Amino acid sequence: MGTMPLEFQPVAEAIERDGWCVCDDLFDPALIEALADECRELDALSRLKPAAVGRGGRRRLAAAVRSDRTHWLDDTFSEAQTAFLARMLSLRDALNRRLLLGLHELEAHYAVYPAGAYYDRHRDRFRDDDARVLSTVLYLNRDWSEADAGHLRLYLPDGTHHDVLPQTGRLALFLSADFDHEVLAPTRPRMSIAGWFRQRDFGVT
Ligand SMILES: O=C(O)CCC(=O)C(=O)O
Ligand SMILES: [Fe+2]
Repeated sequence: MGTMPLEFQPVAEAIERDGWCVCDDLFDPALIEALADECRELDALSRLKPAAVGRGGRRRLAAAVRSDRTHWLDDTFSEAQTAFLARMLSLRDALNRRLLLGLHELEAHYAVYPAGAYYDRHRDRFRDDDARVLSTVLYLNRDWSEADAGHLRLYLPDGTHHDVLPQTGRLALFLSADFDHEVLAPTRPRMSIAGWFRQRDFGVT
């Protein structure tokens, strides 16, 4: 057992205890700014596309369910994306050391929710694919206030919910199989990187 970087310890504890966690200050503010700039630039170049739901044969455009625009981090990684991924992978390693989640790959996309956009209540693990283990959302919105809305609403097992303000640098984490959640409509464009740590694909036969 190696030692865990101190800043990841409370994250691992919260996920072990509650299955979810919201943390600020895990990312360098300069990196958050660079990611926000890149997201804005890609969106200006129309590189973000109306989001889909489901996968494989079930994958379909879903304007009735969600109305965000997304861009997958899956081609050449920019400097900012590389730094983001490196940080996420050290978080992964720390979580794997403490929790038996078997986190392996990260799939991630930029998302922009224009004013009034939303994502209905849903769960992130697909019906036909249990690869997604831990959902992650990093918010990129400077000076976001309650009046800007656009909360992530996380439905808790005790029947209550917890609303997360998508404030810059904040990271929300929750077990993909266990938590219903939704995105409430913001009053101005809301930017994030949504990601999913997947377990190793053993090849279903
Ligand atoms: O942006 C958020 O707060 C959550 C997004 C989400 O639920 C998703 O992309 O599956
Ligand atoms: Fe989700």
